Amino acid sequence: MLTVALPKGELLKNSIRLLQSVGLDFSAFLDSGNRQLQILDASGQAKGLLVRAQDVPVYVEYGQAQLGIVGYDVLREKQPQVAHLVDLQFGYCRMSVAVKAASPYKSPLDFPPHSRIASKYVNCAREYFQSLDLPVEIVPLSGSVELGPITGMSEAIVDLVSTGRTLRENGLIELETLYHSTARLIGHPLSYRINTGNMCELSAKLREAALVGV
Ligand SMILES: Nc1ncnc2c1ncn2[C@@H]1O[C@H](COP(=O)(O)OP(=O)(O)OP(=O)(O)O)[C@@H](O)[C@H]1O
Ligand SMILES: O=P(O)(O)OC[C@H]1O[C@H](OP(=O)(O)OP(=O)(O)O)[C@H](O)[C@@H]1O
Repeated sequence: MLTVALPKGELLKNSIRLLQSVGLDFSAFLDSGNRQLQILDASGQAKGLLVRAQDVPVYVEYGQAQLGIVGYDVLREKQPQVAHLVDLQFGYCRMSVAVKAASPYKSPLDFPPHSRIASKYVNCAREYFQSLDLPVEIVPLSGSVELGPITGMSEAIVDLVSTGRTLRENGLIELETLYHSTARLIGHPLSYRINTGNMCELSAKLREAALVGV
């Protein structure tokens, strides 16, 4: 049976809506009283796993799920060995460098060497500053990274921005965008080659549904 890893949080509703449009109903994951982490879809064709967004590629890489939905940002950060199948066209956000609005910096190139940069995305941050040939200290955090510059722990952050509200409400501004991100359908490469649970057809249907929009 086909297993799909679904991300808790920001991408869950649209992921469920998109899967529903191709006949897989995992809406029970949205029930407020639900604590089950593994369910069968309403038609009994497929199994859904409810996992943390960052863990979706882990289940797909190890083959416990043949398909998964995850942000491109997570794929950039973790570089898992999975097939990138479809850009699902939702979950738009961007990875940006931000500083306090009152800071003197107009560009990351203005940062003094060995500045501290707080981020949940340490690999993306490191790669970006290496591309500028600017030595910095990356400070790993797990969330609320905007507090880095506010408290004075770091000069800047590298973090996701969507509406920009979190930056605005914390007195920060974006200096530079590293890349844009959307939700992606990923697959276990070997399962895709042998078409486990008709995943190739499902992937094609999801590509069409994503173009129409959720
Ligand atoms: N504000 C946002 N607007 C739109 N998409 C977002 C936003 N924040 C994150 N995303 C996208 O949704 C994905 C999941 O984000 P979410 O905030 O639900 O989980 P997380 O913070 O990575 O995980 P966790 O809460 O388990 O640490 C991100 O990887 C990104 O692709
Ligand atoms: O531009 P906005 O629409 O305000 O969205 C951006 C915020 O959303 C994400 O945080 P999340 O809610 O995942 O919390 P976190 O700080 O725990 O990562 C991201 O890390 C920003 O803080």
